Amino acid sequence: MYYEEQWERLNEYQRAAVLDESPACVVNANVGSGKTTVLIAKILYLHIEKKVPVRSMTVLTFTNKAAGEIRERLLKIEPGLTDEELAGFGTFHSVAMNFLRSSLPVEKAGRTKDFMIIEPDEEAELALRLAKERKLSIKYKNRLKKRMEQEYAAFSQGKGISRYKDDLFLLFQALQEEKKRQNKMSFADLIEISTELLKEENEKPAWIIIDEVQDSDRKQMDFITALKGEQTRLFAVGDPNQLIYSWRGSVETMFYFLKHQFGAKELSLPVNYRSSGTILEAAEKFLQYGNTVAGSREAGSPILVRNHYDAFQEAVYLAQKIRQMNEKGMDYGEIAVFYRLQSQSEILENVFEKEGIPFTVSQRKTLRDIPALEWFVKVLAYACNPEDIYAAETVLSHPSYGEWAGKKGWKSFLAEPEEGRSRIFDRMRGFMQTFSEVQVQEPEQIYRYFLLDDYLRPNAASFVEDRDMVLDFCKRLTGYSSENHRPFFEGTAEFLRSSALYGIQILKTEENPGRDKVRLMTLHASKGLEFTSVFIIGVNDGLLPLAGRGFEEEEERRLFFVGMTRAREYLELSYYTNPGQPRAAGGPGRYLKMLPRHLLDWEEDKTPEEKQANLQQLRKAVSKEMNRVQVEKQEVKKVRHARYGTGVLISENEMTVEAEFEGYGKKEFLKAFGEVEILG
Ligand SMILES: Nc1ncnc2c1ncn2[C@@H]1O[C@H](COP(=O)(O)OP(=O)(O)OP(=O)(O)O)[C@@H](O)[C@H]1O
Repeated sequence: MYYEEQWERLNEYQRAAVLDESPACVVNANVGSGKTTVLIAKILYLHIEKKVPVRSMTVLTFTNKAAGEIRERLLKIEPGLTDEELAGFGTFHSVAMNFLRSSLPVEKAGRTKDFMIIEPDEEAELALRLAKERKLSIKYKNRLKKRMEQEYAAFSQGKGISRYKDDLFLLFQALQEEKKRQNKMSFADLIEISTELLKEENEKPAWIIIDEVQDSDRKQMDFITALKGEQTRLFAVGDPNQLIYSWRGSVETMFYFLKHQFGAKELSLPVNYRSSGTILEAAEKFLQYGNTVAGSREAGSPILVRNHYDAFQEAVYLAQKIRQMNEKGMDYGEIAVFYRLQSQSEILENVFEKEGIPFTVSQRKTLRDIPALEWFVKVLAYACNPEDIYAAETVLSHPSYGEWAGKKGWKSFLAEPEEGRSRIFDRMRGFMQTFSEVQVQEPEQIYRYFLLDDYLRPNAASFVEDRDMVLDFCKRLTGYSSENHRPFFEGTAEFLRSSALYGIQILKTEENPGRDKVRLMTLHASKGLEFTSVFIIGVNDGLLPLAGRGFEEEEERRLFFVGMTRAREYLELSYYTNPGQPRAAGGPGRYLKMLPRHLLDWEEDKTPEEKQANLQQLRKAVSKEMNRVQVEKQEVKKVRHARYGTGVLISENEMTVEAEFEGYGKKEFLKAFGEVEILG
């Protein structure tokens, strides 16, 4: 048994946490001290030893991946466990959704059990349409999504008027009615509605177990409060030093809250088992709670700090170095490169590909990045839910794929649809009847059913790519339905619901991560992982830590801490002379200067002449490469802004978009405000 095998290995603190049965307990754990190890051992201990049924445990994790791992371990021991028994295992959102779909009386919230999820962008779009239709006066429409996020709390607490004294609160009301009418819930609704309904529920779980509790927010704590019965035991683990999502609204005082609200006992996991003594000693400089992390390992090798002229030179160096490491016996999968911004991966990808270094990029591409797929998902959304009239509008009026693109008439058509006027509309209408009883084996059947060869612009240059994307998506749908033994109609509706929640992983590289491939990822994505060797690149002021509106120094430091502590044996940090990023300064960043010198092997420019000679050649290669990338970018990407009109995308990263508009010049926008739309 897993926990029995592990038991011998656990230290006294870990054992105490596994065995603890106090009504509420919060484990304040150091990085790499075995949180995941303890959590899994505890769940198995409770189930096997204490005979706690799986269905009466609610296990809340921060990512679906973590929940997946726990489920997998349980299924190994008990392959017969059903999805229903495991409904309480997952992220807050997915568990709330499972409860709403299975046991909670959603009718009280004006929905039926087969409600759909509305994503934040889609919700903001719907709000804009409603504001227009109902002639509501809304200020700062171009950042409506942000305003809705900021002011919703005041509205739901019953405040009378919005911050800018406009009709925003009327819009909230209209939006709620419309979501009810369309049988949809937003992510926030999932938590809020289930919290309300859980208060009335008599059946309470025996245990609530929460992972990464430092990243939970207040609403999630309300959910826990509603879920917990008098007899329910609560067990939470977290590390305040790894709080990296406070911009999503995590409350720094989560530990205090748990102790105060539930009288939680506090335990600790002090010993780090992951990293070498040197890495831990360096990481300690970035601790914000406590002063030290006790280690269990030897000092190991020093941390290498390396200067590179720029990102291109570094990519060439990394390809060579990583190849050498591999030749000496290290699997590529044991090596990771972390960066602050997604855009930094591009040059690495280019060079690694040329140099034949196998790699995988952890990147979330959303449907919005692939217009053909985004449109097709709307086709399916309306086919599965005829109340979703806005999906039908998009299908018909989409500028690239809609048969009414740029023409009038679709509104009156939708008000009184006539059969025979729109072939795709008829197919969407007939979808339920055609597929409600049958399973579909061939993805092409779905492709043909919706006549997609006609609709995906067969003469466009992107046709083959669009067709392959859509066919691939159809394949996932047919696969999903048959794996879950559902008729195709039901399976598709369910797939759309869950993919709204989990995001559709579009990149094929995601399917097989890490199997002997170097992992390239942002520091945010590195959380919870560990590697033998880690490279953190671009430790330049302005890049790491990132400068700009909305970035908190403390959070940046915690992020750097998370990155460093992923490494077991080897850590290398780099900075650029020429970072080539807006607002980033050349030369070593202040985070490097905070590290104790005796732990570092600092490689300054030791061979200037030789380097200068190399640099000439490299310079040429760099500018050629950069120009190519720049040209490609400009060719493919345009942006739209409500005031400045259509412009050209100059650069884009996780947080900001820079674009140039005729007559207005260069402008920079924070993505969070949703002011600019990037067109395909
Ligand atoms: N008692 C132990 N003895 C030896 N190794 C251990 C022990 N407990 C945990 N480990 C190992 O230490 C590493 C870190 O453990 P784990 O991933 O569970 O930590 P964590 O606290 O979840 O990490 P993080 O803070 O990064 O999320 C893993 O490689 C794990 O196998």
